[in-house]
Amino acid sequence: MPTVKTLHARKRIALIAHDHKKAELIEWALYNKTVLCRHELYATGTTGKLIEENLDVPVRKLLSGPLGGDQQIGSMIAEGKIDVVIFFWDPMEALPHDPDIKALLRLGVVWNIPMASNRTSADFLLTSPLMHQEYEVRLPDYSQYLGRKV
Ligand SMILES: O=C(CO)COP(=O)(O)O
Repeated sequence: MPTVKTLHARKRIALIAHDHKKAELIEWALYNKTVLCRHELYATGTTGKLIEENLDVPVRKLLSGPLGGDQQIGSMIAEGKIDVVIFFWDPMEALPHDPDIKALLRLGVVWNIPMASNRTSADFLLTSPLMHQEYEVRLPDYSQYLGRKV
């Protein structure tokens, strides 16, 4: 039986950008400031600092990505504490914390999280009426994985 999780109208949004994508995320966030302000914002360390400085909005900042920020967001996803992920990751550069990035993206899929990885998908996500209303997320049945022998 799939489990259902309720997302409230005020979403908990994680904002993350790799260094070469930070300017683009800030520009996008500035353009969408009014809408973003209606939600609760979380971010990895440096991205969060830049958003706070440029948008003058409160952001709950986690550790910087390479120091564990991606892992923290991933664990918040697993605990049902993040509803939406906007992650402008860099497809052109290898990063030392690549396993952490992959883990975060994987958990987003596991927990059926709406995720945007570029400006267009972020536009589509943010302009969805579902962003501003209650929504029931259906989770697959993972009971077969509980206590699985290895
Ligand atoms: O590296 C990141 C995500 O993988 C982002 O971390 P910062 O926001 O601290 O730069």
